Amino acid sequence: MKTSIATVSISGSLPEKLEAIAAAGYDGIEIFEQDFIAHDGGPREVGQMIRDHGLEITLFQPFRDFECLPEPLRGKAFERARRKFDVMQELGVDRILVCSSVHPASLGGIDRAADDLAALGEIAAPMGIKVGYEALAWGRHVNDHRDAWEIVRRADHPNIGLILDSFHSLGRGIDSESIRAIPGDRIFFVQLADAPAIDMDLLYWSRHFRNMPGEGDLDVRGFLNAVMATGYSGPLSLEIFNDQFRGTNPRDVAEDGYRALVALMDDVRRAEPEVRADLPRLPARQRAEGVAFVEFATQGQEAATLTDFLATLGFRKAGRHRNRQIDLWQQNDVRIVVNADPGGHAGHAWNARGTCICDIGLSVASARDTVARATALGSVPFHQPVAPGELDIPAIRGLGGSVLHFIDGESGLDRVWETEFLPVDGEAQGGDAEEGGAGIVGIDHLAQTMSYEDMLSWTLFYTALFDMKKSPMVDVIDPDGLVRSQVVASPDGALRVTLNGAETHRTLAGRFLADTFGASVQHIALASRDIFASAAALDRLGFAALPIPDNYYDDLATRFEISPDLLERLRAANLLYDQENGAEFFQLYSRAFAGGMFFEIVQRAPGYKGFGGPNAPFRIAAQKRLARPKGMPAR
Ligand SMILES: O=C(O)c1ccc(O)c(O)c1
Ligand SMILES: [Mg+2]
Repeated sequence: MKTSIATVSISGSLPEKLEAIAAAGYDGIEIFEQDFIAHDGGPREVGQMIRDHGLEITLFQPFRDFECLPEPLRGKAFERARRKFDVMQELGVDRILVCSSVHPASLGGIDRAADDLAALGEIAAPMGIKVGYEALAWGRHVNDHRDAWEIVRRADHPNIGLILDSFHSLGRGIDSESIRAIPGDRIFFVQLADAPAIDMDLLYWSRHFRNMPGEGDLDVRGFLNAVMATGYSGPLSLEIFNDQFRGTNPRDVAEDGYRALVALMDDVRRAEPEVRADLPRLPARQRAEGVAFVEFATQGQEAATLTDFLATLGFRKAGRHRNRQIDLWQQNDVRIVVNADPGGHAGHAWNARGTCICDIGLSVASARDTVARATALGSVPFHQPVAPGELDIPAIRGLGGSVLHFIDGESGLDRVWETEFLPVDGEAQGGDAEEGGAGIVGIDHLAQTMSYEDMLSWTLFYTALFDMKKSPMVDVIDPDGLVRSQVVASPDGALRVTLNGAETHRTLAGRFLADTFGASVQHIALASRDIFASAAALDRLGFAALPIPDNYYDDLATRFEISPDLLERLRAANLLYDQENGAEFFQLYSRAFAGGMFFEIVQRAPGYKGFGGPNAPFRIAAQKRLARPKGMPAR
């Protein structure tokens, strides 16, 4: 099936839009009339420019306020249509969208609308033009695709068909199953859009808040399942009116849309295996099995300070890379790669941003399938030269210059540590508190910071590639502004990522973004099975916990049934505490290092699903009191 996007969905001049749409991989565009009118060049030239980008014009739109008008308005509407048809012929597009009328003079009446459309079909037919009728959710008389279909059915003209737009149907809560009764060849075009669940006026919601399928809360998948069941085989086109998208980089928005569209088509192929549609075949969403490693880019003195810091967390140097200046720091199965190699990706990352997390390794069932799916969704594979004896670990570029590597057991990639790293003599490798570690047994979650504008992109990135679900967005109160936070997690919790979107530079997250020049992991939450034992071990190791004020503990006693003994132990160790239905969660924070990164150590009871959100304002305030954005915490 052809992929398409309406020019209204992205920002820029028409040539900029075409460039971005073509680069993202779409087959065609819906040309929004305004984009054509605003361009300085005639219809023939515009048509040629579009085709020169390798794009087809799938639709010309919108044609408004056509049906059910009394004379003389009716005659004028037909005259307008004739002119548009002429323009369409010059552009080289054979399909036009007529949206249901909002004209105050519109008389309504299903048969009147059908007669008008049939008469329009007579004008369109000799020109080879097909007219599709769309019910706007706020149409004056027609605002439901079932009524639009009845009009098209009664018009009974081969050049008149139906246009479905997921926003108008789902936004009104119309059951998608009603689509299954419509003959596929009577559907002339299908537009797809999602939207966040916000209770507001339909027109305003549609014109400002639509987003890419999967980015919002509408059941676009259920809608498209029903469409595909009809036998429809025309283009699938994104029509996204969104204020934010109109103001950001057109390439990024076009790429997100392509990712969303391909993932959606894949979902439909899997959900409706009986439907023999021409849908792309790609490996299924991958099960993320956990974080295999986190890699820091660092150099010189910063590297030494970082590794000193890791030592206070109970990590030990466990290996040194055969060929490069890369060390492996380990505690039980938690691996932190400290990459001080001046060349390659890490070197570039360090040059651009200073000490930062430049790479994340994820454990997956099949690394090859993960890269194949990511590539089909528009991601770019990542390669670095591989020296003899090194493994070529499959990788992709994530968003914002990040890199993700994928490790699986299937192809022996999980042997990378023994293969590429030499053990470090004389260093203990134990991770238990008794053995000199701090009882860190895993990575509970990664917290990525980005600008608020990029949050939808990241959520989509994770949920389209992996079997991961997003949870509702929550507000985190920073003393100097708001940070929005959303979790994406695999169903079994093997991989959890919190995405924090900063709106100003004054928040802790915003300052990190500004200081490190872009989105990346700002903190790593390490898992302990016994946080009190870990806290004691960390203390012995010289770890400096983030001090939490007494007021916090006094308040805690009023919020939870908590024994005085436990309260005192929390206070003594600077632990934060939360509960969900009796399931407990403990948190211990490090101080910030290297431009605002930090570690968190948590103990999570199995029933606890959250991330200590209620504690975030106190943690942030404490961090800000100590803020030393450059350099390491005092020991
Ligand atoms: O908001 C509008 O006017 C509008 C126009 C054309 C469409 O296809 C649509 O879905 C909405
Ligand atoms: Mg539409």
